[in-house]
Amino acid sequence: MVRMRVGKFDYLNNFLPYYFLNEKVEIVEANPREMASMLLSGRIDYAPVPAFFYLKNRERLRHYEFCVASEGKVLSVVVVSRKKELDDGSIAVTPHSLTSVNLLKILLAERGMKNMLVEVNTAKASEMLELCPHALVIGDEAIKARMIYKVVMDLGEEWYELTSLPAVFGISASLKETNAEEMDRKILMATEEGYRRFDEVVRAAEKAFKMPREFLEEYFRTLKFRLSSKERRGLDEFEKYCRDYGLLE
Ligand SMILES: C=C(O[C@@H]1C=C(C(=O)O)C=C[C@H]1O)C(=O)O
Repeated sequence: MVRMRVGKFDYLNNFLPYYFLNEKVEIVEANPREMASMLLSGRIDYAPVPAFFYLKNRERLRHYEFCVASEGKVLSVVVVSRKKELDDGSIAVTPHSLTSVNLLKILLAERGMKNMLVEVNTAKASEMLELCPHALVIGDEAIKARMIYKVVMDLGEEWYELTSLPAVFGISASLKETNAEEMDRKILMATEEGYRRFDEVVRAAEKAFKMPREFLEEYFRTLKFRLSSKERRGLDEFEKYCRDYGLLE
């Protein structure tokens, strides 16, 4: 049988769900934006991809239940700053993301803010903050940056304040013609195993990522990996806002 090619974000946020996945599959690591193009080109069969990318390419894709979401603060999708708060200065945006950039546009507009978003070709907070006073960062870079710079916006938290719903940043998907239900079920089962054997996973993550234990525990408890009815409503609401702001055209 041909082995399935499964994408995995090269971030801490995918560590727990894949830790106990002992399937014979080919794992391909990438950042969310790269993952999106690899899924469309057929380089991989199933992967978490940016929720915005799924919404934009709905007619070609099929989504599953494994996701990366948060209800309130997410900790790893943040605007960091050289300043004390988010003023009207420009915001450098990470090239690795599709969801958070569009979510940021919505959140700023809802606050009545008109900051210029600057697409830069580095995802490193220190370099981004040389170009603009504020920077939108995601994933492990965001986790590192939040320990050095001031966090002036957590996008999960801000979205929750606006809608009282979870923010879905990533969602698993395949091309329409592929059925990856079995794979999705296995990842969700591995995720459950990860929460049952939580200490083991945290200890392994401590070694692999050299991050403080307390943070790892908090982070893994913060993320939601299953698209339950609340997350579905969060995703639908995000789609509505994207349409209202003309982001999906
Ligand atoms: C929670 C995160 O969200 C990620 C952010 C994404 C985006 O902005 O496009 C896509 C997938 C998510 O896994 C993270 O970066 O840590």
